[in-house]
This record gives sequence, structure tokens and C-alpha cells, in this order.
Amino acid sequence: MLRSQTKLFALGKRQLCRSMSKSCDLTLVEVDDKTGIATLTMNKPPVNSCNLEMMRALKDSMKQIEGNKSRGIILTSSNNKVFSSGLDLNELRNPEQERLVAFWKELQEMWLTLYLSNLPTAAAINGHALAVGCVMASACEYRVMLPGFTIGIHATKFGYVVPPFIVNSYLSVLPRPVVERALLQGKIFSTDEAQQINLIDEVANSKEEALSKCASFIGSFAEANPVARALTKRQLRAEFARTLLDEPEAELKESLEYITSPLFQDSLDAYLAKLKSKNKK
Ligand SMILES: CCCC/C=C/CC(=O)SCCNC(=O)CCNC(=O)[C@H](O)C(C)(C)COP(=O)(O)OP(=O)(O)OC[C@H]1O[C@@H](n2cnc3c(N)ncnc32)[C@H](O)[C@@H]1OP(=O)(O)O
Repeated sequence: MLRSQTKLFALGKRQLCRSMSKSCDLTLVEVDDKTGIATLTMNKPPVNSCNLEMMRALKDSMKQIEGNKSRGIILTSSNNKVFSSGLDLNELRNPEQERLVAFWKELQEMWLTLYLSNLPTAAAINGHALAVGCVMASACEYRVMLPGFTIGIHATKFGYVVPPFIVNSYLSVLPRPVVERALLQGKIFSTDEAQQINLIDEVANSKEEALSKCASFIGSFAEANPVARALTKRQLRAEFARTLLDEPEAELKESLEYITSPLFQDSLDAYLAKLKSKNKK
């Protein structure tokens, strides 16, 4: 570990995850030695779907970055077509109770860790960002997206009643009437549409440019006291995180009841069949 870190230091980069546990394969963390900004790359082929292990890896990586006194986090993907395809739908289909409980708790914790991170956060959206993929991007403080991709929360299209913390992720970025219409329609936005409604802040023409714009955003806090910044952010965001901070068990119970209902399971079956059949044509 020490030897590879030293070598990477010499190249001007610190790579944190090199020889860590297996979960690190799902995420890669690289800290720029000059700026102190960490790039957290989702790395779960084929489409960065979030299963239990992926969400645990994301949460652990974010905690590791915070503990390492980095100056900010840029969330991105190693797949140049897909930022994240959202929750792994296989986790929701005919789930085994114990795993489903662990899965949902991990989603709650991963979202809280990102949404309330002490550090400035930015998403370099270098591919489609669907459902929880969009939720993760919205939980960041800044979003830069590449052209020609899509972003949105389309849960109502496959029979899911959107939980309050996911609604709040949107509400912290978009005005209420826009959120209401987008969620009820299950609207997926193109990059241009997302920029028009301010779901994203900027468009970049390459991943490098997106990362650089995210780094500039994080750099804009150079003059702010990190503790004052972090506490003010927490204060501003606490209201939207309230359900999960105060009553995670109630939210868990409600979500589990819904996920295991025949109504949801039937819709999910139909949706998954459609998704799979696309590749057989
Ligand atoms: C219950 C929660 C509360 C409400 C919130 C909902 C949260 C969620 O996040 S649910 C997840 C919803 N996500 C989706 O509906 C995304 C579906 N995927 C796609 O539209 C496309 O895969 C893509 C645009 C992301 C990428 O397209 P591309 O052509 O590059 O890849 P594919 O050939 O479609 O996919 C490859 C492979 O991966 C499987 N897959 C894709 N997404 C998921 C997923 N979310 N969970 C599980 N599996 C997924 C897809 O079926 C393909 O599998 P096969 O190779 O076996 O056919």
C-alpha cells in the first residue's frame, strides 16, 4: 500500500483504493495531490446499477474521502455511456426479506452520506443518469453533464410510488411545480432539457472538461471556512433529510411493504421483461 501510494504521489496523484477490500473494485477513488479533490468513480459493469454491495462501496468510499481531509468529491463513472442506471432492479424482484432490509438501509445511508457530506460535492455526469442515478447526481451540489444523454426519475413508469427522500432530492434542485410534473410523468430529460430547467448546471463536451468544471466549482469554496461551510450546508439540507434522520425505520417499513406488494412486483416483472427484450431484438 505504502509503496504504491508513494509512486502515485510522485505522479502527482494519490490513489486511495488500490489495495483495499474487494468493494473497492466497485468504486475507484483518486485524490489529486495539487487540488486535494477526490474523484469517486463508479465502476460496476455493465451499467453501474446499485445493488447492496455497490451502495456500500459508495458510502464507504465517501466516508474514506471525508476522513482523508480531501477538499471535495467529484462523482463520475468509468462507463462513458452510463453514469448510473439506478437501483439494481434484480434486488427488488421477489426479494429475500433479510437482504431487502439491508439493501434499503444501505440506500438510505448512502443517500444521507452524499446529501449531507461535509465536503463540496459535484457530479460529472458522463452518461445516462436514471432513477437513483439521477438521485445521486441531484444530491450533489453541482452537476455538469455531457451532451446526448438522459437524466430523470421515471419510477412511476414501472409502478413505484416515489419515497419522500427521493422527492426531496429533486426538490433541493428544482422548483416544486417542475418536480411535481416530472415525477408524475416519470419524465426523462435530455441534456439540453435538463439544462433548460436547471436540473444540471453546465454542459461539457468531454469527461475531462466535466471533471475540470466540477473542480472549478469545488475550488470556488477556497475562501470559505470548511467547518462553517459544512455546518451551514447541513443546516440548509437538514429539512429535506429529516424523514431519514428521524424515522428511518418508518420509511424502511413503508418501502418494504410497497416493494413486496403484488402491484409493484407485477409492474416490475413487465418492466424487466421489456428491458431484456430490447437486447434480443
Ligand atoms: C424502488 C425505488 C424507489 C423509486 C426509485 C426507483 C429507483 C431506481 O433506481 S429503479 C432503477 C430504474 N432504472 C432503470 O429503469 C434503468 C434501466 N436501464 C436502461 O434504461 C438502460 O440499461 C441504460 C439506458 C441505463 C443503458 O442502456 P444500454 O443500452 O447501454 O445497456 P442495456 O443493454 O440496456 O443494459 C445492459 C444490461 O444491464 C441490465 N440493466 C440495465 N439497467 C439495470 C438496472 N437498473 N437493474 C438491473 N439490470 C439493469 C440490462 O437489462 C442489460 O442486461 P442483459 O445484458 O442481461 O440484457
